[in-house]
Amino acid sequence: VHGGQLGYDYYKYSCPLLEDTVKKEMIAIFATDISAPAAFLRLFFHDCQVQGCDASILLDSHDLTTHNTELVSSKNFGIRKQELISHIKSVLELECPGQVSCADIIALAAKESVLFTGGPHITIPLGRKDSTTATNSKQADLNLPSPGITVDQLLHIFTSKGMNLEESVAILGAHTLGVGHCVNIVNRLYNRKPSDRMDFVFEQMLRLKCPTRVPLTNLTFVSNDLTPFVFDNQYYTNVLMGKGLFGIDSSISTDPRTLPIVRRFAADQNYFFNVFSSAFVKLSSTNVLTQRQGEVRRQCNRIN
Ligand code: HEM
Ligand SMILES: [Ca+2]
Ligand SMILES: [Ca+2]
Repeated sequence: VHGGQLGYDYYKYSCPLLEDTVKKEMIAIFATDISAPAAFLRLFFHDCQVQGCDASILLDSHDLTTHNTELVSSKNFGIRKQELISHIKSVLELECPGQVSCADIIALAAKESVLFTGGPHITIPLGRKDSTTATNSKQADLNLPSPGITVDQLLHIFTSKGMNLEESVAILGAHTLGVGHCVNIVNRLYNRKPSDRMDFVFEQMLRLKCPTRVPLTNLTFVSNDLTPFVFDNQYYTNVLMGKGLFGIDSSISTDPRTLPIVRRFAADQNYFFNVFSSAFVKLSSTNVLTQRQGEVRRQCNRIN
């Protein structure tokens, strides 16, 4: 389903102050936790990647015997702050009861996260509906990418959402924010492929942080780039220096299709911001439920 039914004025009458309210709530959240923007940006991607941007990621288990939800998938390791989407929803239920979908709140939280941390101001169309069906960890396992995917796989994921080559490289620039945990690093670190470029000092640092092939705890993490709280083009500079954290971050610096784009984004932050913005709109509006295809949930963690 393409986002043709979404609109830039969707809540003009039904919830005119929506974007201000979300912004206000987000600023309060960010004031107490500077790592929250990264969490919201990743939450948005992981929602859209499994069954579309439909807030399926927020659903509690509907099956009491298995407790199987999307979030159970190991690919969703590190996903956090879902409860704050529910909090914003409860604020909006007082302001405009029954109007605003949880899927739109996730998308708005993500774009505020980009803006708040110094990234571009992105305008996204609204009107996504929430899913009336839950998914499970198997769906998440299948649809969420592993840190070591190839450039071909990366391009497949994003060109299928209507992105061009540049946009597909730009959307990965979301890794300018946040962190990765050892579980997602050790495979690359202890099975080095000859083609995999990694700065020597960076590699020693990673080995100190993640000293064993099987992480002893789930606690240790490493920044995605040098400035993990700032949405800037530092990610591309890091990648060019052989300091990309995940396999895919490194791969875009060696593939002849993507390397020139990485170079351009590293040299021209404005250009990166522009391409990221159009990529973000495509990510947010592909595979959405509109009108009567879904519902506006009353509570984000359960189907009405
Ligand atoms: C398609 C290729 C992608 C792969 C393979 C990938 C993989 C990963 C992995 C393994 C982590 C670390 C999770 C952890 O260990 O805690 C991560 C973090 C993150 N990813 Fe991606 N990602 C991809 C694309 C994206 C996209 C498109 C976005 C957003 C638009 C995104 C946003 C983030 C953010 C913000 C974090 C940091 C989260 C935090 O600090 O809580 N990623 N990603
Ligand atoms: Ca979803
Ligand atoms: Ca950064």
